[in-house]
Amino acid sequence: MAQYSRVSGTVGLITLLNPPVNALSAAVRQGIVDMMDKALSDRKVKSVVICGHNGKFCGGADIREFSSPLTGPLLIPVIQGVESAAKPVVAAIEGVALGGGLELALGCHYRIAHSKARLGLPEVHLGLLPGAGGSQRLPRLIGVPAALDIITTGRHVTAAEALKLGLVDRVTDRNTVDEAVKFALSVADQSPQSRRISTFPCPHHPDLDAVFEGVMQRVRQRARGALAPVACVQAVAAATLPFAQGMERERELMATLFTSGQARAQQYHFFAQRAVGRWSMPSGARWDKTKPVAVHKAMVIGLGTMGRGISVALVQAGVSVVAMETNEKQLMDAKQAISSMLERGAKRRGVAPALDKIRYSSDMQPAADVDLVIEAVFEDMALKKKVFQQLSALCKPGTFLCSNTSGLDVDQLASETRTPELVVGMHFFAPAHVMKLLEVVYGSRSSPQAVATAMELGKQMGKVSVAVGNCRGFVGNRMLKPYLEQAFFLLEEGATPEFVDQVLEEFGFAMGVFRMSDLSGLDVGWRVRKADGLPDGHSARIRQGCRYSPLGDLLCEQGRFGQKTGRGWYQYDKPGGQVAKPDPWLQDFLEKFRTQHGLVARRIDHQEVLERCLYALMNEGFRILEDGIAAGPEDIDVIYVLGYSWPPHRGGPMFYAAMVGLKKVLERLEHYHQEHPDIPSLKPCNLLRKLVVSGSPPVQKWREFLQKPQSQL
Ligand SMILES: CC(C)(COP(=O)(O)OP(=O)(O)OC[C@H]1O[C@@H](n2cnc3c(N)ncnc32)[C@H](O)[C@@H]1OP(=O)(O)O)[C@@H](O)C(=O)NCCC(=O)NCCSC(=O)CC(=O)CCCCCCCCCCCCC(=O)O
Ligand SMILES: NC(=O)C1=CN([C@@H]2O[C@H](COP(=O)(O)OP(=O)(O)OC[C@H]3O[C@@H](n4cnc5c(N)ncnc54)[C@H](O)[C@@H]3O)[C@@H](O)[C@H]2O)C=CC1
Repeated sequence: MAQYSRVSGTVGLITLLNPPVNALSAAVRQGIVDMMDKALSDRKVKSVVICGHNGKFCGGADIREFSSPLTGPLLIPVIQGVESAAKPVVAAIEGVALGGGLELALGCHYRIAHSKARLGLPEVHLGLLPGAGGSQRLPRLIGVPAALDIITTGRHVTAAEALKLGLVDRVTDRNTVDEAVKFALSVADQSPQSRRISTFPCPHHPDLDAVFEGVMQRVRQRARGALAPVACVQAVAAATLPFAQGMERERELMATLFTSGQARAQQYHFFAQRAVGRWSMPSGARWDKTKPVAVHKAMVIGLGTMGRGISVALVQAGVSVVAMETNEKQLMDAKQAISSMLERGAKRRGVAPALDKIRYSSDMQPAADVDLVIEAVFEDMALKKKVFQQLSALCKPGTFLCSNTSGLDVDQLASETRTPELVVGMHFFAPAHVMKLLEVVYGSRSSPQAVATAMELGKQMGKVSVAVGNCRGFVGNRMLKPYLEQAFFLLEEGATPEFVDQVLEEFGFAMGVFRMSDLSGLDVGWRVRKADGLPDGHSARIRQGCRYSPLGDLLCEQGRFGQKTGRGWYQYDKPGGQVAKPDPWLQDFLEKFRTQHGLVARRIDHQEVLERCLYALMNEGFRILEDGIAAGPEDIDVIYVLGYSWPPHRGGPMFYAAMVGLKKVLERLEHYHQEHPDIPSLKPCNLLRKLVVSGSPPVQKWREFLQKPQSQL
């Protein structure tokens, strides 16, 4: 709803009231209509201010309403009503003006923003476009190039940038509503006619066609099949038409997006990201009952790929860091790399690099004086155990001990310490200062406070933290295993890395499985597999009674570790090169391999690649839910979208399974398992069967079929 009062004698003050972000629900839209009527019919009122309750202007349309039939007045006429008012209307923007919130502000005749306010049109992240006139008013106000940037990226703009762009008229450090009221008094006698953005012509640009063409090309490349970014460009292009025609085009494009599965997927992802913050543990401990401990000083051990990124992420979050490394050359290189990452990051954010927040050490001693340690040494259990023993002896009481292991047993590490309750996994994703995901792994003895502290520290670093149980590979890497396996089997059966990657990239992954493996390094998985014991000789294609593909191991034996060695599943122009080219050597190698093992290459189509790779991955997701390692499908989906480049417009693997239809997924898995009975990951999981028998409930209802999360080792 909205509240109304008259202030300073002649200013009608309308306050949007819908905590926590004053989203434009039906009641709020109706409130705006009613309160505008009140202000306009009150003869004492000469001008109007619209603000939001509790220091937040407006977070946009109420996204929860999108899943049911729209009620109440539509936002477009509400904003038109504000713009066409005969009395000047001023938006007092504090906190955020996002989506429909900014569109409402654009309907006002003036905009005053607090210096800390953020403005933006993030609809593209919800699979939509700014469909309440935003795609038409913004380019008229700030020009096509700037509007295209804001609308297609959905990024938030600071008040200072908004002022520069002409998006707001004034920025203040004082009480924004008071300033807006003063401003409203000063323009009370002026006609708002010349301030109605819908009447502005679209600003001239010398080469608009080239601008649209360039942006469209970029957007299509980045969209990975998402419809919204392309529709955003098309909508802004319509701003060059008369306003009414542009609005009609905006409506048409919005109507297509609004009912699309992509919009549903992206809106699901929005709420899923928030749902994972409400974690719980098998003991019943919960996010809202457990207070995290503030981390002021942390130590990072091992300054390779991950340790460097983790150190940067901590420093940028305001934490003092001791970065420790035993290898002298690595330490020197890390110092340089971390400094330049901090400098680049600071430059991007327009602040000074916090180089004084980090110091370096070649020994463990400084661990005695930190609140939390993150270990990031090689993925080697014996080595990690030794590090945890040392830490346990050195650290002051209460220090949290975390491991960045990709999938080793957190309980085993905890058992090396005197304080197993303070041990958790903090599994970052490379590059650790960029990727938004953090898996927080609780062991059987981790305390709720340790989990809460790691989750909160993740948030402080700008990550979405997901609490998961302890098992081999946790959630993300455990699901990756059957996905990779299927890709290898497909090569054995006749596919090429290029074809498999092309299918997965057309689906929307940023990189196909083989390009991704080349980037991460084939040796990483090889080491883990070797530690587990590799089959050899005649049994090379069988491991523990099941089908096994030794292709990855054979490549590593040839020194083909991927990009880093210039050869992997592809060839590169040099070690460290990034442009993947098909390698005739590999073709030859695959043919020889097939001959050696009596395999006959067959034609494999697009559908088989997608189904075998993705359904095997999803099937493991169901197992993870069944085992209670993830608390719900949202957790898995957030992990896959933020950590493994699953396309956001497909919601995540579990959401996608529901979209495809659980019955179909089950049938196809049954079919493939019949064809390949020696591949257990294709055997449909019981939970999937149970859900199908229960009528394939929507993903939001799956939790009702799950046990409590638990550790499984
Ligand atoms: C605002 C934030 C930046 C705040 O962040 P933070 O403080 O970190 O808090 P959060 O944890 O994120 O959020 C707190 C809490 O609030 C919930 N929430 C936040 N925003 C919204 C929202 N907009 N709606 C609902 N709920 C919201 C959030 O979920 C949390 O609650 P919890 O889940 O219970 O924990 C941050 O929250 C943020 O970024 N929010 C989203 C901002 C955003 O994306 N806004 C854009 C919304 S979409 C929009 O505005 C589009 C429009 O306005 C278009 C309207 C046009 C409608 C026209 C329909 C036409 C249909 C066409 C059919 C035509 C048919 C025909 O013609 O034929
Ligand atoms: N590389 C990746 O993409 C990811 C790796 N991880 C995990 O992070 C950990 C580290 O991986 P990377 O950074 O890739 O390895 P890396 O090989 O790049 O770096 C490891 C570093 O640890 C140092 N080190 C070894 N023993 C040490 C000790 N006792 N004390 C201090 N330093 C020591 C090494 O000298 C090396 O610099 C592993 O557990 C890995 O599984 C997790 C997520 C992603």
